[in-house]
Amino acid sequence: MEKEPIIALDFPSWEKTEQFLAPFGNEQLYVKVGMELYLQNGPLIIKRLKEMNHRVFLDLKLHDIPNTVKQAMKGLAALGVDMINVHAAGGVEMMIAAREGLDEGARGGKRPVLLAVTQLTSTSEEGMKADQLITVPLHESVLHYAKKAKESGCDGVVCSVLEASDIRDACGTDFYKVTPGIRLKDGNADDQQRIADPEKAREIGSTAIVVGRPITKAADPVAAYHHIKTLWGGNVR
Ligand SMILES: O=C(O)c1cc(=O)[nH]c(=O)n1[C@@H]1O[C@H](COP(=O)(O)O)[C@@H](O)[C@H]1O
Repeated sequence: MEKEPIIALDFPSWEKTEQFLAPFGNEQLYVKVGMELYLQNGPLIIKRLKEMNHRVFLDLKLHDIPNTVKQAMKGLAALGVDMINVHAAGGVEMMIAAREGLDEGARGGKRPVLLAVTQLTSTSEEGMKADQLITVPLHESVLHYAKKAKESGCDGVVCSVLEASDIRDACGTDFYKVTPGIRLKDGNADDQQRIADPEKAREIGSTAIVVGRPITKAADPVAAYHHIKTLWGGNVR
């Protein structure tokens, strides 16, 4: 289990990211770089975050033909990121190719943890049915993707807290369940559909929580981070 909540650095530039990180001083963080920030000048941003000794989850949710994903992963593994993801909907062959690319690109014997995104936490059951024509319950779709991810050599999945315990039962305790869609009890859901608070994530056995706006948009982001870290259980582990 990761003691640090993973902070989603959803910012439009390195300058804004630096401004956000400055009040944390020398505290070692686990941060997530997604497409908003990475698509500006990504490799440089990863380099800077690693120089600051932060752990980095590179969230690009790759979804393409197997060879393209394999070659992309080979290059991304060489950046030295700690965790990375693909969309499980890309299929078993694509996930196997992603793993091969990471194995080939890893530097110093350290391969990034590979996750597969199941159903986005912004997806509701009705939305999934209407947009993807998937007619099984959402829970079943998430579980199916988790089993396929495991079979393909992924280390775990991105899912909501609501599915994490069934995934643990089906795929084992060591299989990562990284859960975004985290909101405080009095928080605004924003565009998220399947949400839970940090205590619930701890009780249910998430491996890590990903938190963006409840920290980045807070009046005092450092205080919000430490509050969420405490609720998540960082003090008692
Ligand atoms: O892969 C992800 O990180 C991810 C998957 C998912 O299903 N839902 C999800 O919200 N995310 C990411 O997690 C972060 C959540 O941010 P907030 O909703 O602001 O807490 C965003 O950066 C999303 O891109």
